[in-house]
Amino acid sequence: MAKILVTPRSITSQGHSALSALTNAGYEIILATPGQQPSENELIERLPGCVGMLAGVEKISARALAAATELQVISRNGVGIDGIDLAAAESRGIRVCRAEGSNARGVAELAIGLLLSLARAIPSGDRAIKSDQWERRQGIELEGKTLGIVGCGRIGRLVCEFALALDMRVLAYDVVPDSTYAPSDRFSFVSLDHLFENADAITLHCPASVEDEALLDCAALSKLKHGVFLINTARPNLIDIDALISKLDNAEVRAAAVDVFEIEPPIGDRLAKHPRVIATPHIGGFTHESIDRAVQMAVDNLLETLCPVVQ
Ligand SMILES: NC(=O)C1=CN([C@@H]2O[C@H](COP(=O)(O)OP(=O)(O)OC[C@H]3O[C@@H](n4cnc5c(N)ncnc54)[C@H](O)[C@@H]3O)[C@@H](O)[C@H]2O)C=CC1
Ligand SMILES: O=C(O)C(=O)COP(=O)(O)O
Repeated sequence: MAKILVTPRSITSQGHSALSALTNAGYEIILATPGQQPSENELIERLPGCVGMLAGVEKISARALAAATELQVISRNGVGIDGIDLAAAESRGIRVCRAEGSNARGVAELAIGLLLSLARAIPSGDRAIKSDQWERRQGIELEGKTLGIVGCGRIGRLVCEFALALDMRVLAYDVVPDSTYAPSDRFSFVSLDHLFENADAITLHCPASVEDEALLDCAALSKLKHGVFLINTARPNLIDIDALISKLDNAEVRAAAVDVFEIEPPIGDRLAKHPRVIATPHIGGFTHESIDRAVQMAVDNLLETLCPVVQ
């Protein structure tokens, strides 16, 4: 029976309703160790004999792909494909597809939740009360403040709508700005430098760059407004983490919220533990609704590429 490896850490049993379409089409589901990202060794062990892979955010290296001699398609149950060695996949004729837009609402709602949490110091207020402290940190209101959105795609546009509904101004930067997108006279596409210099809060919604240079390196972080808020629900390597920590130490960056880490879980991670940082465990797309949409789309994409074994 042709096999499909299912690795997303959000799928902890074969009982997910969308997966039954794979068994109904005649495929055997091989479930990787539940709840975590599979290692390269686990992929090398499980990929041989698989024609398809329903993949999460794990690294899929050229070495793992070399073991996947029958693999025809890697279907992401999400958006980011920065973990996949795309050149190796292409050279082996393996198609890579994404569940585009499936988790945009989940991430956009989290980004706005984090923005409000930063502006009103909600997590630290809760922590203080739980340890019998009465710590009233004076917050700021978002009305009239400027949100900088880097990457104005599916997630960035939803964040933009929410920010406009909060009466914010929005400056957006995108490598391919869509000139037809003009949701309000409080919105404009600008250069990256203009965004860096003028935003009161910045939220990242672009893919990780293929080159290793961080988008927010030390020089870029030095251009930001003093006391800016920074939100990263995109990918960790978009920011030079050491440079960010020193900007947080001297409050040049007033506070940051981070959902994504180089190593997950980020045990002992200096950024996650920083007192000016709100850290969440990569939950941007981890809602019931987003996961259902993402798995359904990923299964549909898989079956579209592979011919069903049984009709
Ligand atoms: N925390 C989480 O759970 C999740 C995180 N993500 C991350 O969010 C990213 C964005 O997702 P979507 O909005 O769905 O993708 P999308 O493909 O709809 O939009 C990405 C946008 O970024 C633009 N872009 C590409 N490179 C850029 C750069 N260097 N600078 C500025 N803009 C650039 C593209 O032109 C596009 O408009 C994903 O690549 C992924 O890394 C996505 C889903 C869940
Ligand atoms: O879709 C993406 O790019 C994500 O980062 C989602 O990650 P997850 O599949 O929830 O572990």
